[in-house]
Formats: sequence, C-alpha cells, structure tokens
Amino acid sequence: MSETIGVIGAGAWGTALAQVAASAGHEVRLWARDPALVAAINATAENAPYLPGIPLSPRIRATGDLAHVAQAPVNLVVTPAQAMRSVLATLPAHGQALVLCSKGIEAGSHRLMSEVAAEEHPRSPIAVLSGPTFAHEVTRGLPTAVTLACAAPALRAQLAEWLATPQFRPYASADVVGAEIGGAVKNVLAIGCGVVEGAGLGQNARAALIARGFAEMTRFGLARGADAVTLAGLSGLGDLVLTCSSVASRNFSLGLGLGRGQSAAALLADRRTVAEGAFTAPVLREAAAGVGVDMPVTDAVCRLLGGEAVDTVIGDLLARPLRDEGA
Ligand SMILES: NC(=O)c1ccc[n+]([C@@H]2O[C@H](COP(=O)([O-])OP(=O)(O)OC[C@H]3O[C@@H](n4cnc5c(N)ncnc54)[C@H](O)[C@@H]3O)[C@@H](O)[C@H]2O)c1
Ligand SMILES: O=P(O)(O)OC[C@H](O)CO
Repeated sequence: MSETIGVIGAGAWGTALAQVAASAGHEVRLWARDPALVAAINATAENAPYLPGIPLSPRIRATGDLAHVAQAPVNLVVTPAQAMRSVLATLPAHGQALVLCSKGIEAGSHRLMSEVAAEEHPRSPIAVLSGPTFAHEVTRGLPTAVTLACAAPALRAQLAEWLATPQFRPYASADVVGAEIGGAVKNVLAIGCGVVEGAGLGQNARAALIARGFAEMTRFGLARGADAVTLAGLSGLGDLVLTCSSVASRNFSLGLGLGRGQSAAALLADRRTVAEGAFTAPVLREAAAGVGVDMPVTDAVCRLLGGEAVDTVIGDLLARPLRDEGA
C-alpha cells in the first residue's frame, strides 16, 4: 500500500532511506535544513554533496518545511545524533510514528535516541532502524538487511512491510534499546579498528579488537537493558563487522588517519560528513562508568582522539592484568 513517508535529514543516509521508501512505492518528503540543498535536489533529482551520481526517484520531493514532513504518518529521523533533540523539538507533533535511524548517544544526558524522542514526542510510537548499511550500497540497490525494532508488534510488522523492497530486508525486533546500542557502540570500535590498520598493527590485532569490542558492547548493552540476541544480530555484531572492515566507513577512516599520526582535530576539520564515533566515544565512556561497566577499547579510542600516541595507548591496553575471556 502506498503511503506518504517523511524523512528528516538529507545527508547520505536520509537520502538513501528516502530512495528505499520511494522504491517501495511511497511518496517521500525529504527535509533538509539547507534551502540551497532543497532547491538543488528538486531541480536535479540528485543530492550531489552527499550521494553524488545517484539519480533520485521522482517520488522524492525535498522540502525545508518540517510541518509538511510531519503530516506524514511515519517520519524517519536521520539527523546526526547530537542534533536529534533540537530537530525533534521543532517537529510538529501529532502522534506520527518516529523511526530513528541515527547512531549515537546524547552528550551530557547519556540518553539513547529513543529516550530523547520519547521526551520530545511523548505521544509518538518509537521505532529504531539500524544495521550494516553503507548508504552508497543501499542506493545502488545492493542487498541489505536491517533490524527494525519497535515495542508494538503490529507497528513493527507494518513498518517492516512498508520499507521492504526486493533488495532491502528489515528484520523485526521488539528490542529498541539493543538495536540502538549496537549502532552507537560499533562506531567507536570502528575508529579503533581504523587505528590498528593505520598503524600497521596487523590482522590479528584487528580481529582481537572486534571480538573484545563486541564483548564490551555486550557488557554495556546488557547493563542498559538490551537483549543479547539483538547485540549478536544485524544492528550489533553485523554492523560492527561491516564498519570495522572497510575504508568506506567514516569512522574507520578517521581511525586510519589517527593511526597514521594525524590529529583528530585536523581529520575532523577536513570532512563534510559526520563520523559519529568521535562524538559518541567520550559520551560512551562516561555512560559506561555511570553503570559500572569496564570498556577498555572505548577508553583507548577516547585517549587516541585526545591526541595520545598510538604506541602508548596500545601498550597500555595490552599491559592490563590478564583476565578470563568471559569475565
Ligand atoms: N551514511 C551511512 O551509510 C549511514 C548508515 C546508517 C546510519 N547512519 C547514521 O545516520 C545518521 C546521519 O548520517 P549521514 O550519513 O546521513 O550523515 P551526513 O554527514 O551524510 O549528513 C548529515 C546531515 O545532517 C545535517 N545536519 C547536520 N547538523 C544538523 C543539525 N544541527 N540540524 C539538522 N540537520 C543537521 C547535515 O546538513 C546533513 O544533511 C548518523 O547518525 C549516522 O551514524 C549513516
Ligand atoms: O560511515 P560510518 O562509519 O558512519 O558507517 C555507516 C553505517 O553506520 C554502517 O552501517
């Protein structure tokens, strides 16, 4: 059945999801905060700054008017995580379903995106879409599977059906918190894997970091109420493996530069697009400390982002007291 779907945020991922929704047969209203980008998308059917060379569906119309997008029964929210609250605060509320697609944890409050959305839109049902999804592959129609989490069984089935295409396969889940934590934590770990690659520390080290990183993702997730099955699924382990394996990841490539000796400030100043892990890392470290969870890889990534030398940080990581693998 054809619906109107609102997409809030016209970066790479918002635009890719708009294309998915259009391919599934829906009319799409795509909100961008930059009026020049709105005009360019509507004039050229392309989002050149974020997804160059991808012809967008005629079913997608860009707009700068959040009220117009809010009229849709479903809004996909795809801003950077730290902008989520301010954008939701200005989004007119009428109980529309909010599908949160950003990966991060709010600085200061340590709130997950679903907690931010519940505070700003208490009448809206909340869902989370997350998983191993490079935007440029999704827009090329390459096969992709995601977790679509929502506490309400009828709504999650409905959303999965609305967003499914022959190439885009949502798996429904009731575990909103688990789906969010996997996506937020993997970005931090991907920076660490990039450092390992950039510093030439080898494939053994990268595999060790993925496995020990997954252990700390699981510890933190369980402490915040996630289900271990979700963490081992598409939005957790699946996305961790993708993002820790490819220079196409902005987080991995940020780590690559750090591993080669460049500073975080210089690397971040150079980019137009968001590397969420750089914002999430210090927030995650604080949040983990708040629930008494040990996250040594996250701590190491924070130190590297803060400018400490790779040799020192990796040396300290390896010199910690030996421990049981399952502890
Ligand atoms: N790119 C991907 O492959 C991908 C895949 C899955 C999830 N994500 C997640 O989706 C979110 C968005 O990522 P992206 O790739 O689209 O980022 P992007 O850098 O491509 O685009 C971000 C967009 O947000 C806008 N923006 C920045 N600050 C804003 C603010 N304060 N208010 C409103 N809009 C603002 C920018 O103008 C831009 O249009 C992130 O949390 C990311 O982790 C990205
Ligand atoms: O480019 P990254 O590192 O933001 O990763 C994009 C997606 O989150 C991969 O699932």
